[in-house]
Amino acid sequence: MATAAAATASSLSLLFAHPHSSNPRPFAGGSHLRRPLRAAPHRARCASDAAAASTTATKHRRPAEENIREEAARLRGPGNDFSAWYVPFPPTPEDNPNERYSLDEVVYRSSSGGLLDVCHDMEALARFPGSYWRDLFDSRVGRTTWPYGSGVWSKKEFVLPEIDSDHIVSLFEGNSNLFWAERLGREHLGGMTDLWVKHCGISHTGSFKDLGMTVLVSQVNRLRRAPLSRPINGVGCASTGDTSAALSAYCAAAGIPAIVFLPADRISLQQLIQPIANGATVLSLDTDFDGCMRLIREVTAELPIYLANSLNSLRLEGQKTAAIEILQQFDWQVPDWVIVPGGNLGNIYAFYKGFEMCRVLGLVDRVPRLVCAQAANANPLYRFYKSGWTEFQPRVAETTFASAIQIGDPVSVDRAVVALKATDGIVEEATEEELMDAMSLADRTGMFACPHTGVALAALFKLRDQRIIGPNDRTVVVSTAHGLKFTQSKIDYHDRNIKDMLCQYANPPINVKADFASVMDVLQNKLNGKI
Ligand SMILES: Cc1ncc(COP(=O)(O)O)c(C=O)c1O
Ligand SMILES: N[C@@H](CCOP(=O)(O)O)C(=O)O
Repeated sequence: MATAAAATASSLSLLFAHPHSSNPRPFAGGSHLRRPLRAAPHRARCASDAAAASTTATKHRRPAEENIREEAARLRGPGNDFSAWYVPFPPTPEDNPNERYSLDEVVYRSSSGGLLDVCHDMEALARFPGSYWRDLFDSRVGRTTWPYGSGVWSKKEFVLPEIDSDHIVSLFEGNSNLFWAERLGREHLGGMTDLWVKHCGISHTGSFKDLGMTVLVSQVNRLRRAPLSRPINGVGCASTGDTSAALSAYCAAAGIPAIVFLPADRISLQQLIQPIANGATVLSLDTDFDGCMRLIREVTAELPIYLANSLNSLRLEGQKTAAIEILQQFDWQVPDWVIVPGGNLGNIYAFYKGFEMCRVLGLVDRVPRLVCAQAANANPLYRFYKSGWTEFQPRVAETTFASAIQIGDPVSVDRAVVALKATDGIVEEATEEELMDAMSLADRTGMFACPHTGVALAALFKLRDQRIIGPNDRTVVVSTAHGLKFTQSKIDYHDRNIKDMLCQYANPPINVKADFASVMDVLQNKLNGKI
C-alpha cells in the first residue's frame, strides 16, 4: 500500500502547510493529534458544527414561511477560523516560497506560469481529531439542512471553509451510490470478492463534474455579490461535454451567464443538448478539445469571463470529496485500489488530495494505490508513465468512444504525476475494443456504464490478468458519467455496427413475426441455448 513516507515526499505536503510556518508538514508526526482536546469550546467555534448539532437536535419542521437557506442563516453560529488560499503547485525552485493568493482573487497561474492549488490551514483543522471530522461528516449524510445535504458541502470545512452558506450554489450533488459489483467481480474478474463501482455519474447533470462545479460557481457567486461585487460577466469553459453541462446547469440555477466552447461533432447529442437547454452561449468550434482549451484560456485573459476548467483549482476542491465519500461509505476503511479514467487529469489528483487530506488529519491511516486509466487513442499520460516519467509529450488525441477523455494535452499532467508517484500508482490504457467490451460486460451485470467507465474497467481486467490486483483486494472503479449520455456508442455496439470490432457481448433485438408460432419458436430456441 502507499505509505505515509511516499506521500510525504510529494510536493502536496506543501499544500498542507500552516500559513505562517516554513515547515512543509508541521503535523506529519501526528503529535498535534495526541494533544488533549477541549471539545466543548472548540465545537462552539465552528459555525457549521452548530448547524449540524441543531440539525440532530431539532425534531420539529422549520416554519412554513422559511426556506432551507433562511433556516441555515437563522441557525448559523459564530464564525469559524478555517481558511484556504492558492499556492503554486507543484512548487518549483523558481517559485517564491511566500507566493500565495486569496481565493477571492481571479488568478489561475502562479507567477512562474505553473499551476495553482488550494492550500488549507491544516493547523486549524488539526485542532480537531480525525474522529471528530468523521462524526461530523457522518452526521450530515441524508439531510436537507442547507448546504450540508450536498455530499460536497457536507465537507465544507475541507472544501471552501470561508464561503458564506448563503452564497453557495448547490443542487445537492454527491452522495452517489457505491455499487457492490458482486457479479462482475465474481464471474468475470477471477472471483474478485470486494469490487465496487463509485457511480459519480448518477448525478444532477450526469457526470462527476457537478462535484467541482458547485464549488466554482459558488465562489463566482460570492465574487459577484456585495461586498466584493467583482465585475465578472460570465463563466466559460472548453469542454468534451460534461464540464459544459455542469457549468451550464449551475450557472442557470444561480442566474449567471455561461459560455461554453465545444469541439464540433466530437461530443454526444445528449451532452450537447444540456447547455443548450440551460440557456448557455454555446460555441461549436471546428477544432478538438485541446484547441478549444487554448482558445478559452486566451479569451478569459481578455474578457471578464471566469475560467471554469479544472485548470482552475477550485474545481478540484469539490471533486476531492468523492474520495472522502468513498472512505465514509466504507465506514472509514481505506480501499486497496481506486481506478480513475483520466483525460485533462484533474480528477486523479483530486482523488489523491481527498484521500491524503483524510490521512494527514487522522480520519484514516493510509491512502489507496491509484490507477489512472486512459484510452489508447488519447494516452499521453500512459506514454509518459511508460517512459519512466522522463519526458512528457502532448499528442493529437484520436477519436475514441470515450469521447469525454479525447484529450492530448492535459492541463493537469503535473498534478497527475504527483498523485501517482505519492500513491505508488499505475497508469494503464485500453483499446477501443477493450473499453467497449468492458463497458458492455458491466452492463450485463446490472450497470449502465459509460465508455469512460469502460476504460477504467478494462484497466482493471488487465491488472487482474497480471495479478497486480489480487482477488480479495478492495477495489473501487470510479464511474465518471451516466451511460445514458453515451447511448449511440451502445447502439452501435449492440448493432455490431463498429468497423473491426467483434462486439462479443452484443445483444441485438430479435425481429419476430407477430404470431404465436414464430414467438414460440424463437423463445424455445433461446431457452435451449440455440440462439
Ligand atoms: C466522463 C468523464 N470521465 C473522465 C474524465 C476525465 O477527467 P479528468 O479530465 O479530470 O482527467 C472526464 C473529463 O475529462 C469525463 O467527462
Ligand atoms: N471531460 C471534460 C474535459 C475538460 O476537463 P476539465 O475537468 O478541465 O473541465 C469535459 O467534460 O469537458
